[in-house]
Amino acid sequence: MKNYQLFINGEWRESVSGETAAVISPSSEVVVGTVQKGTEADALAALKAAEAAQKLWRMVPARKRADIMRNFAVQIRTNKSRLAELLVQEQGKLLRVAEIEVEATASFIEYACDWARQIEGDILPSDNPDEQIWIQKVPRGVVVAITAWNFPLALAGRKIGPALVAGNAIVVKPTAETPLATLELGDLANKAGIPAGVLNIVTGPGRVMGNALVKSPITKMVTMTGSTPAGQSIFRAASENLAHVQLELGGKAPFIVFADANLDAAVDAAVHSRFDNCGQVCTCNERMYLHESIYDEFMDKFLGKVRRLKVGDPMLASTDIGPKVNRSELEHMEYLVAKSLEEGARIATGGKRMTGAGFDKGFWFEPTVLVDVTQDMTIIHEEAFGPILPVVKFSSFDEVIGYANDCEFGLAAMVCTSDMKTIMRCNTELEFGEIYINRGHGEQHQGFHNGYKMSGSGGEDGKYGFEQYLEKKTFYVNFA
Ligand SMILES: NC(=O)C1=CN([C@@H]2O[C@H](COP(=O)(O)OP(=O)(O)OC[C@H]3O[C@@H](n4cnc5c(N)ncnc54)[C@H](OP(=O)(O)O)[C@@H]3O)[C@@H](O)[C@H]2O)C=CC1
Ligand SMILES: O=C(O)[C@@H](O)[C@@H]1OC[C@H](O)[C@H]1O
Repeated sequence: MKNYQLFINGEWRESVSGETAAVISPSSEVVVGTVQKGTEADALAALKAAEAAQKLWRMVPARKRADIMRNFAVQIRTNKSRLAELLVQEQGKLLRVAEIEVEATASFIEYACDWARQIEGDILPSDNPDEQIWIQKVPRGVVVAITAWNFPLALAGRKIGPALVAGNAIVVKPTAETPLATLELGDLANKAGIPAGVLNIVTGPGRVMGNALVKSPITKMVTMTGSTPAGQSIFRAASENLAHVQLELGGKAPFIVFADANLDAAVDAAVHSRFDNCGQVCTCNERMYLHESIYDEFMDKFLGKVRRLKVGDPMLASTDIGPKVNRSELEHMEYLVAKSLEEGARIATGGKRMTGAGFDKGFWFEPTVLVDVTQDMTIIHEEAFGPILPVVKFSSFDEVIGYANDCEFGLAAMVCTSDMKTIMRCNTELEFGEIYINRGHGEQHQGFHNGYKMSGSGGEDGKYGFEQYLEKKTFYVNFA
C-alpha cells in the first residue's frame, strides 16, 4: 500500500492541510492507498506552477511536444500491469477491463499527438489594400481537468493528451474514489520528459479543491467528466472568469430493438452494453425497448445470458462482473429496485445485494432485469449507472422514438434494425449526441463524444474535441 502526495511542479509534496484520505477496495473494503486532502492553497500552488510552465511549453514546437507525449504513452504502456492492478484495487473493475483502460489511456494520448502538425489557421484577404487577415490557433493557457471514478486513468489521458499537445499546461484532479492510478502518471511524466509544472496532479474534495481550481482567474479552460449536478456546479463556478468549459456528464441511453433486428447480435450487444464495468459506463444501455413481436423470443435469449453472468473477484479471468465502486452506489441500486417494485415493476432476475461466501465484504449487486415497466417509472428517467436494466415493450416507431426522447439526458442511444429507412429516421429524430446502429456502446478516439441536453456541453475526442484546447487569435496585418 502506498501513501501518495500531491504532484506539483514535477515534485511530490504534502498538502497544506496535512490531512490524508484512505482509498478502499470495492471488493474487500481493505485500504489500498492514502492520498492528500488538498486545500485551496494547494490548488493555487498547482495553478501557479502550471501558469509558469505553460509560458515555456507553448514555445516548444508542436512536433517536439508530441514527441515527448509519445514517450509518455510508452511509459504508460511499459507500466501497464502495475497501473491495471491499481485500477482493480481502487475501482473494482475486471483486470482485463483495467488492461484495456491502460491501453486506451496511451492511445488517447497518441491520438492527440497526431494533431500536432495539423494545428491550422487561416490567411484571409482584407477589404483594405496591402492588408491580410491571419487567424491563428493558440493554446488557451492553464487547463483544469476533473475526472470521474469509472475509467479514471482513461478519462485523465483523454484530457491530458490534447491539452498538452496543443501547448497548454494542466492540473488534474481525480475523484476521491479512484485517484491512485492517475497519481502514478506523475513519475511517468517525469520519466517521459514532460517539463516540471506542465502536468500537475492534485487530490482533494471536489467542492473545495475542485471548486478552487475551477473558479481561479488562472484557469482558462475546465474539462470535467462526472455527474450532471457536479457539472452544473462547475459550470456556475467557471462563469466567474468565463473559462471555457467542456462537460461530459450523466446519461440514460435507450437500447431499441425493432422487429427486423438480428436478434442474436442484439442480445449480445444489450448484455455487454448494460453489464460492462458493472454498468458503470456513461453510454450504458440504461433502458431497453423491445418491439412487442420479438419480445418473448428476445427476453428468453437475453435472460438466459444474464443469468449466466458470473459476479466475483475482478482479478479472475472467469469473472464477468465486479463490485459497485462504493457503499452509497450499492445502496442506490437497492433504492432503484425498491422504487421500481413500488411503482409496479417486476423482477425477472437479480434484484438484491449479494451475500454469502466471497461477498461478506465489498459492494456486490446481482445483475438485475426489471419487466412490466412503464415509461412513467423512476427507473426509466433516473440514471442507474449500475447493473439494473428496465425493459419496456413498444408497438410503433413513433411510440418508441417518443419514449427514447422523453429524457433529460441526451448522450448515447443504441438501435438494432436491418431497415435503412428506420436507421435514417432514427438519425434524424433521436435527440442524442452519439447513436450506435446495430452494435453496443464504445466510442472511438476519432469520433466525437458529445452529450446533448443535461448530458454535457462541448463534447470531447476527435477533431472537434482537440480544437477546444485551442483559442483563436486574429491579426490584421497592414503593410501599406
Ligand atoms: N459523460 C461521460 O462521459 C461520463 C459521465 N459520468 C457520470 O459521472 C457520474 C459518476 O461519476 P462520479 O465521480 O460519481 O461523479 P461526480 O460528479 O460525483 O464527481 C466527478 C468529479 O467532479 C468532482 N466534483 C464534484 N463536485 C464538484 C464541484 N462542485 N466543483 C469541482 N469539482 C467537483 C468530484 O470530486 P470528488 O468526488 O473527489 O469530491 C470528481 O472528481 C455518473 O452520473 C455518470 O453518468 C461518468 C463517466 C463518464
Ligand atoms: O466516460 C465513459 O464512461 C466512457 O466514455 C468511457 O470512458 C473511457 C472509455 O474509453 C469510454 O468507454
